[in-house]
Amino acid sequence: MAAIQITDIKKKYPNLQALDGVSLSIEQGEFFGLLGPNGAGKTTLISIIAGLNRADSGHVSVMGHDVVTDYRAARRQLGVVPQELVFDPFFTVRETLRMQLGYYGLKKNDAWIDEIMENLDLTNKADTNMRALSGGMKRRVLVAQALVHKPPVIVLDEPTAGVDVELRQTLWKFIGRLNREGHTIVLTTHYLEEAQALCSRIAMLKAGKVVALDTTKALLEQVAGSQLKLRLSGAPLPDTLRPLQIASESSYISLRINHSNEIEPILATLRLAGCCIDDLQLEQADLEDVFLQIMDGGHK
Ligand SMILES: Nc1ncnc2c1ncn2[C@@H]1O[C@H](COP(=O)(O)OP(=O)(O)OP(=O)(O)O)[C@@H](O)[C@H]1O
Repeated sequence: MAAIQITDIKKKYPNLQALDGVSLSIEQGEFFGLLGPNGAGKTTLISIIAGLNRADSGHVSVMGHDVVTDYRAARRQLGVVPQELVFDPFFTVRETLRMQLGYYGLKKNDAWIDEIMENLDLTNKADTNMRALSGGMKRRVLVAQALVHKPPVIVLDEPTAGVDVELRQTLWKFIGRLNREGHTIVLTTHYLEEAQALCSRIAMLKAGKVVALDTTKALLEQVAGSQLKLRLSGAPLPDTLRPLQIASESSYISLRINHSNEIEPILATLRLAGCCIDDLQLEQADLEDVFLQIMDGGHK
């Protein structure tokens, strides 16, 4: 059974086809990335998964429960950290978390609430009113709220947008632990470095369609090679190497290489031409290169 099964979802807003036939199967225990530019449809898809928005057609199930016909059971399996900071300002952090448990009809579990607060560095804010928290602290509470009923599937919609380095690290450490313990994690983020480091598999959405779906490793392999950046003196870049040149920025020349065994012949050619290498850097292609290639590509 998939953690989240999405089958041919379509959603149209008055003037826009926000989702245009999205199908995805997210397996249990995966750390899955849902990426795409602004307006690609990520939040719309998440709100359909969470039962907050209705698709025009298609089906979504969470741990085997249809999000429409079996809404309550599906919702119990899911913890969603929304993008927007929405709270009741009159409750403290602890009260907010206790109420969330009540919402799922679950008994008070202060030990688990304490553990979540501890892991998100919220312990000393437990009795502070929500309205008195900073934006970053409110975001921690949103994460805590999503976890309070111990859902097997956790969906985070841009959880690190505008938060400081410390919270990112705290958050990823905790989410990483939950993933190792078997929770399925689905993440949307515009920080591609984060997605590359954390996600084992990635789907890219563009204009409501899935335009890439593969393991992070396979996506990285599909982008052509790496860049060899050189700062030269003594002689200009020999003509035979010019076809490899992709850019020069200030004093550096960048050459595209597909395999590390191409480096030595390049260095030999430079030596023969009388070039001195003042500096040399090798930059691996990263998820940002893949993302830009796919988004600029012929997908409509
Ligand atoms: N309630 C709505 N009514 C009309 N259009 C909407 C509504 N909600 C979203 N849209 C539009 O649907 C498209 C998809 O929006 P969505 O928020 O799902 O994208 P996203 O991929 O999450 O973007 P971002 O990265 O900016 O959060 C956008 O063009 C958005 O303007």
